Amino acid sequence: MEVGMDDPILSVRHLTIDIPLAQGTMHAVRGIGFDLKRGETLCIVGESGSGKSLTSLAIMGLLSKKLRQKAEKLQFAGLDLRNQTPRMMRGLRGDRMAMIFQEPMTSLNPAYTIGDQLEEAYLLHRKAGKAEARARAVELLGKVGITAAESRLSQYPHQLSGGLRQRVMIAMALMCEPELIIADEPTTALDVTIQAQILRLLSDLQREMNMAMILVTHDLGIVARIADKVAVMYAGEVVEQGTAAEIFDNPRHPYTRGLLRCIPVPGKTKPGERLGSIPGIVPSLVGNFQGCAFRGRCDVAEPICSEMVPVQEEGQEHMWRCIHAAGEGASEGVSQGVRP
Ligand SMILES: Nc1ncnc2c1ncn2[C@@H]1O[C@H](COP(=O)(O)OP(=O)(O)OP(=O)(O)O)[C@@H](O)[C@H]1O
Repeated sequence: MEVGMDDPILSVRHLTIDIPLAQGTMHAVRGIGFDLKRGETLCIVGESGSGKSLTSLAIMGLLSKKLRQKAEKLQFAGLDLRNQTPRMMRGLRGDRMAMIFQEPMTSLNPAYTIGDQLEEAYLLHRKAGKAEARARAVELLGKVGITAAESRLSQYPHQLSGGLRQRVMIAMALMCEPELIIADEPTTALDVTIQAQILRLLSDLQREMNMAMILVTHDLGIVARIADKVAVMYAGEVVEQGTAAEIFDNPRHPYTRGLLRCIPVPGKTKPGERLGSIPGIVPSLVGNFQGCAFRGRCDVAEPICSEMVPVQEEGQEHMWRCIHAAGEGASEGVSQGVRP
C-alpha cells in the first residue's frame, strides 16, 4: 500500500516492551507513540536505560524473542509491522528500512571485504548484477566522503579507521535508498570532531534522499541542528515530545528542563555537548508502577504525582506528561486527561 506524501511513513502507538526477569517483569518501554513523515528527522533523547535502543530495535523487528513487545499500532509505509513474518521483515530491512548501530565492528563482518558487504544488500534486494552492485557501492562510498572508493572495496574492516568504518556503515545502510533510517548513537565511539562531521553528513544524505530518520543520541548540539521533532524518553516513556523549536524554546516537562538547563538555545549548543546530568536515580521498572517515574528526582513533585500522570492524546503537536507543566497556563492541545 502506498502512503501519501503527507501521511506518516512510520506511526507508532502505545508500544510496550516487557522483559521477563528472575525478579519479575521489567516494563522497559511503557506505551510510547509518535509519527514520522518522509524527510523528517525525529531525535530520541534521554539518559541511559530509558528504552531508546529497545524502541529502535522493535521498529526494525530485531528485538530478542525473549522480550515481549506489543503495540496498538506499528505501521510503516502502510504496512502493519505487527503482522509481518520474520521473512517479510528481512525483506524490508536493508531495503526499505535500515539501521546504523553504535559500533560498526559489531555490524561489519571482519571476514568479508567492504565491497562484498556493501554489495550484499543490493544484490539481494535489487536483483542486480555484480557490476551494477559494485558501481552502486563506489557511488555510495563517494557520497559518504570516502576517497579512492574503488580501492577501498577490497579492504577489510580492520584496515579502516573508526571514522571510515562508520562512514562505510552509513553507505551500507543507504545502498537501497531506504525510506526510513534508524541511527542509534551512530558516532558514540568516535572522536568529537569526527562525530559532528559524520552526523552532519548523515543529515545531509537524509535530506537529499528524502528519508525519514530516527536518530538516537545524547548529543544535544546535534539535536538542535538536525531534529525536526524531538522525543524525550525517561524510564520507558516519552515524557515530552514536540518540534525541535518547542522542545528547546519552551520545554515543559521538568525532566526536559533539567536536561536543557545548561544549553537551552538552538544555535548556541556546540557539537559534542552532551545531556546534563540530573541528581538522583531512575526507579526500578520491575513490577507494577504507578504515577510519574520522575517524581523522585523532581523539584516540583507533589503527592498526587505518585498517583497519576497526564495521558498522551492522538494528534498532539507538543505533548508533555506532567500535571504541573500542564497546569501552568499550558498552550492549546495539551491533554488534561490522567492515568494512574
Ligand atoms: N535483553 C535484555 N535483558 C534485560 N534487560 C534489558 C535487555 N535489553 C535492554 N534491557 C534493559 O532495558 C532498559 C532499556 O534499555 P535500552 O537499551 O533501550 O536503553 P537506552 O535508552 O537505549 O540506553 P543507552 O543510552 O545506554 O543505550 C535498560 O534498563 C536495559 O538494561
